[in-house]
Amino acid sequence: MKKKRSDIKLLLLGQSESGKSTTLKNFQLTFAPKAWREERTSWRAVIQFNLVRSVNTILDVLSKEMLSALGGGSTAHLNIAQSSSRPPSGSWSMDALDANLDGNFSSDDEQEFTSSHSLLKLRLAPLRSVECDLKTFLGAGSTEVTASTSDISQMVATPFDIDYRGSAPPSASLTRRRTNEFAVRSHAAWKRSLGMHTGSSKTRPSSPKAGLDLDGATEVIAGCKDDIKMLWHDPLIQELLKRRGVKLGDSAAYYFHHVDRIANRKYEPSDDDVLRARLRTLGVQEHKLVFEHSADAGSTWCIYDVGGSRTSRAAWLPFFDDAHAILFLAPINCFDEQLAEDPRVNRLQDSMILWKSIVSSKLLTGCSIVLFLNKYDLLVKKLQSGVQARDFVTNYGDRENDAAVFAKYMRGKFKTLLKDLSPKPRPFYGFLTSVIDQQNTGLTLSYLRDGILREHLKKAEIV
Ligand SMILES: Nc1nc2c(ncn2[C@@H]2O[C@H](COP(=O)(O)OP(=O)(O)OP(=O)(O)O)[C@@H](O)[C@H]2O)c(=O)[nH]1
Ligand SMILES: [Mg+2]
Repeated sequence: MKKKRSDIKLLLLGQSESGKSTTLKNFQLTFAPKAWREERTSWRAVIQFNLVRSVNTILDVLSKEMLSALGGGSTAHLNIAQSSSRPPSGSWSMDALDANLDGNFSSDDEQEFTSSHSLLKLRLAPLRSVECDLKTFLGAGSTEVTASTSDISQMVATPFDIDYRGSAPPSASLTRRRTNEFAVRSHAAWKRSLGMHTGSSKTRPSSPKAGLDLDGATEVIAGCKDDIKMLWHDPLIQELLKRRGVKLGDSAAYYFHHVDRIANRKYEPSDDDVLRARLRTLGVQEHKLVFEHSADAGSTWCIYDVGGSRTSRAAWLPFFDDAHAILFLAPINCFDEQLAEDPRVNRLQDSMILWKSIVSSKLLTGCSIVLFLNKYDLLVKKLQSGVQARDFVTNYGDRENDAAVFAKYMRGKFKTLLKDLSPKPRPFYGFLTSVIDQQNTGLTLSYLRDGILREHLKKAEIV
């Protein structure tokens, strides 16, 4: 039994920003708290990067707005939409705004920005080079995928597709994807350069980035603390962000709220800070989770965390053969958003396409599948802000615009797909989650671990 318990292979699947890496962090926090504590400090640079990047995104929007108010911008520069509609997608809105929206400012859009805003911009200017330095330090995972940077020949809607709308030569693109994306760890390099262990058995040697002064970055950020607060709390700026439909990362508001603690020379990340940190996963990353609690002490699970964008999905396939369980994350709040890598595709619809392909796969017949309808906290906020689900989900009809009702409706949809499409009957395990909530997620994961173990032992005819 002990041997069987140590054999579990779990895949975390779902689109980009669905919360896979955050769920992995919860596994570590819940079952390997000692190792988690040892790693926590290494997330500081990521958190600082997330904060600084949000500040710079706001400064970009402000600059464009001020330039327009002066009448000094060309059409080419001022391609921000006039409407208050959301940008097509992606957490980092300037990319989306630049890439996807056009239109000029009208005089109605002009704001009463004053010299104090110009001064604020000047005082925060050093954060530009801090962002560049942190980006260099953290590597490619710090760059979000956008439609303009995505290579269409690498895109697939599901791991079983061989090309994207007929545009790629299948065999060549598949080979390339496998060689580029197989088991690469996005943050191994920066963790190692900070002397942290990575918990992975498939890391590549790499040299720490020379010449990067992380203490210098911390110093600059600490010096900008009051100005960051001023920027975030300025009502004109808040109104501008809303009017332009600027979407910062899911954790931006949280980090701004805690800026006194974060923009500090002695900053040490808390568990919640780390759960909120965003660093895109590249390829497929293998993590060995060694359980520390007495009942399971020493047993090991292999957890595979994958990059979720359509450019990464073909790399999942080689890991399906011997997987025991799949934890599929579908963010439930994104019914009105589009994929960053392909703004033609609705994010909720994309999750359903992926889900269908996973539950109907013959290759995965023997695999337990668990669904997390995630980001429930953000769904609550979105519906409370007045966004109408029925405007985006055509069959939602006259149901109440309420998070619990919407979640129940979506849960039913996913369940029906599993029941209808599974090659053999299999039970449906669906949970409503907000994986930034460590306490509740810990309870769910404990329940899940017991269930997966039981299924595994049953299949091995031990129970
Ligand atoms: N508020 C809230 N934020 C969440 C939740 N789940 C994840 N996030 C945040 O969403 C962001 C993206 O989460 P990740 O875990 O990096 O997403 P991922 O699925 O690993 O994305 P890729 O690596 O690009 O495939 C992070 O900043 C998380 O903190 C949630 O339930 N609620
Ligand atoms: Mg990830």
